[in-house]
Amino acid sequence: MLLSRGALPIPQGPSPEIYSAMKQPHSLSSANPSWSARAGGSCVPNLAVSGRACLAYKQGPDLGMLVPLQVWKQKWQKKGEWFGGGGRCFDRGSDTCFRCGGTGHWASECKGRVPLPVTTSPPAFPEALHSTVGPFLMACVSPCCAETPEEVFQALTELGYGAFRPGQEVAVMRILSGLSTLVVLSTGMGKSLCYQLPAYLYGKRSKCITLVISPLVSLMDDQVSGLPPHLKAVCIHSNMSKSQREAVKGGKVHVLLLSPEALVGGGRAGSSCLPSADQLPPVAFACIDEAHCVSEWSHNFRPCYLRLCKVLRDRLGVRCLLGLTATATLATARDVAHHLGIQEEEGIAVRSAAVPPNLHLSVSTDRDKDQALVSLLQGERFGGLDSVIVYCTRREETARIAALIRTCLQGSIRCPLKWVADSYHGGMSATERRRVQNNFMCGQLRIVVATVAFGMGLDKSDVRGIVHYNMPKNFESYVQEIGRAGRDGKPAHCHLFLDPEGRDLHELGRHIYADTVDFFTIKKLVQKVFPRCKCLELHRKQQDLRRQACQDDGMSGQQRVCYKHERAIPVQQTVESLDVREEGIETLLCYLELHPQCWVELLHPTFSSCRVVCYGGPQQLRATAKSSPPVAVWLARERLAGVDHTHASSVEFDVIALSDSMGWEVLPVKRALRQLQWNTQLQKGAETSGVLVEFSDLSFHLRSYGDLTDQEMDSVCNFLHHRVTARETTTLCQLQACFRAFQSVACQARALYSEGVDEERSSRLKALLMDYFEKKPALDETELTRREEEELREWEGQIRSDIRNFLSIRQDEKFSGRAIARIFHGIGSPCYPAQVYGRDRRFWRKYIHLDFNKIMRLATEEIIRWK
Ligand SMILES: Nc1ncnc2c1ncn2[C@@H]1O[C@H](COP(=O)(O)OP(=O)(O)OP(=O)(O)O)[C@@H](O)[C@H]1O
Repeated sequence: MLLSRGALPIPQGPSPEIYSAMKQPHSLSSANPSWSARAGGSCVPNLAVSGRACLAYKQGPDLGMLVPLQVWKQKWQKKGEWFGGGGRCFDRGSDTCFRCGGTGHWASECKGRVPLPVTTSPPAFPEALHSTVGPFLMACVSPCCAETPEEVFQALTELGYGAFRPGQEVAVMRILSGLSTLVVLSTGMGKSLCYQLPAYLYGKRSKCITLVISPLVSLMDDQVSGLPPHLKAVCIHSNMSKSQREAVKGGKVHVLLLSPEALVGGGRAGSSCLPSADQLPPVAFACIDEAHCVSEWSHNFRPCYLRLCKVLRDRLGVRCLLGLTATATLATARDVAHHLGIQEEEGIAVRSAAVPPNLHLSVSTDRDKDQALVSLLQGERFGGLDSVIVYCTRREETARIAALIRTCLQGSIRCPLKWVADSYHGGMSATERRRVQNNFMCGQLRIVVATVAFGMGLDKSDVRGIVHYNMPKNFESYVQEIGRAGRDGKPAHCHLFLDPEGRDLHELGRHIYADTVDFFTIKKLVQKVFPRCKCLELHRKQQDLRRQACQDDGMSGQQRVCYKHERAIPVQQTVESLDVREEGIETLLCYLELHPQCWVELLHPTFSSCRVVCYGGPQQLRATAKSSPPVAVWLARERLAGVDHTHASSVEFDVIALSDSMGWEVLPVKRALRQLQWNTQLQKGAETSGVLVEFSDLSFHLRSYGDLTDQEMDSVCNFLHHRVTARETTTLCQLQACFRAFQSVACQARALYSEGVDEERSSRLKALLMDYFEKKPALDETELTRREEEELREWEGQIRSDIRNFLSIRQDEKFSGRAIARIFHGIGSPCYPAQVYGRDRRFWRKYIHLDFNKIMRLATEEIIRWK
């Protein structure tokens, strides 16, 4: 069942938010739980809320906005009024009590007709309040619940904790009040409790479920087993047992963990194992872990995340969203807050300093990094540390460096050699990875040399050191990675090796260019997404007829007449024809969906090609057509188009396009086609049907207009191109800024290893990080371009000659400027894989230090000349 807000009538009385909360069984937490529970006759009962934790809020009809009590408290204080724990009941913009019309009394003294909206045991509500104060609601706090209710603290104890850590209480209470919340807290500060406790309380009170969307599919089982014993949780995956499914449907679990792909259904991983919305118990709220991914400006952008909030709202009717992240700049946090539906006046609910104070940071520039690393690990500062993670960018390096450490640190510690250092990366088998992780967790392995794949979801509080062998791709990644040390609050050390020649910079730049899409490619995609339909033509004909029959109806020719068509764009074919990765295409489609004009509507990926084989020959195909309208329609159209299928015994067609053109829903059409296999009447005298129906070609599935004008098509292309280039420029500037900042605090290595940490430089780096996260960074694009221009001028002749050389060697193949630029940068792509093109070392990665776009321009010019 789709719960679309658009489908609901816009109410006159309560604000749309509250109205939809009352109407929709899955939106229990769209407003205060008590309200929705009572209004909808559903089952999440009231939880008392606290003034201290800034929970109560005002809901305005005009904006449907939520304003925390504290904001109002400040406003009242400005007016010389006291407002807060005492609990008064005021009407909007005046000192008048909305319950009785009086002024200046306590809520408990009020003799008004309308009961207080929020109390520990609420009276009948909100019908009475609605009828009295109409669309305007304001929650007040009664004296008895000025503090966080005892019930919440008791639940905290039941989960095994004595007290809240900073930020947790506010976040928990906001969620219990149904307020969407973003929590930005450093790693290890206890973000998980912000969803665990409300999920536990909601689940304890009634049959409902909390969704937790986590990107770490491989660690989900660990996450489930690491939850407090009172909290029942399961994670969604393909081999989920029947009893687990039943438990989810029956509301017997508090928490359901799933990946964004499992929810949104993006890509191949998007097998939707999630029971449909009408089979799920009411969703109390949804928690999005690593919420920075929701923002396209984040460092760790995943297309499925972009659509997450929309899908949660539209498909599951969830209104209360909790975002958890350890790293988000102010700009990213604002963007995420916007996605979560948090109003700007509320600010970011919980936000902590970027770098915990117990971490000591240092950076050095070393010509011989291997030697420097060994010296560091043997030196005074790191020599005595028990658990250390060394981060490298490339997988191949992890094994080499782990071996180097094992060899060089031989004899300096007493335990057997294999426990000194080991490598870890995403390419290793699951068993191997688990072995390394377990050894590290139980303290038997001292050093793990890993890619960033190691450490996500790792709950080891006594990691004492983090070493970056390569520069991280940006400050967010750096903070996330160093945040894995010293989670117990005791001192921990972090060191970064900065390549003096900026080689890391080039290596990381490659990853940015890997996702670059040029204008021409975008245009090809846009043409696939918005193929012309006949709606406009038919509409015009109709208008002409009408005009002839009577007068002009005055409708402008510019009006949109197409209501969007259902289309399928085969994934593999599109990846090959555009030479862009599946995720890249998915991202562009997401941009189109999130555009204010909602150019497309994305649906679950689907198999679009249907093949019907009749073993009984052409005669049987004709019989099949008689009992299957889609097959009949397709054959008839083929005949009209001049294609003869009289002697064919099988047909293959695009079932999505066919259903759309017939005005039928795809699902029943597919079901009916599948049923042909069991229709024994199709083969006389036989027990089987003799018909085989197969679906293939996994496709992006969407609804899009077919009547865009040429100008509109151009503006869609421009919009996409602008988004892609803006993202590329921002990421490149961030990378440069990151390099410069590290460079500014870097020191000569030697002194550092023997004398320990330089506190002054450590504080300077922390200040730079703080600035980055708290302020809008000034990204100097011009500086970047000027330097690159100069460098390129020096190399231009050489590059042109190499391009010509490359083209002459590979005369039989076709290349675009972008394909050549990728090869010269050492970036593999679907059509030009690294395994093939990386073998020719004369060209592969040769110009990694020069600007990608400029090489692309030179290559395009040379290709034109070559022709
Ligand atoms: N209020 C609390 N009192 C004591 N310990 C707590 C409290 N809250 C959380 N913890 C503990 O702190 C540790 C870190 O918590 P958690 O994993 O939730 O951190 P996190 O912020 O989610 O970290 P990460 O970003 O790495 O996922 C856990 O061992 C948890 O049990």
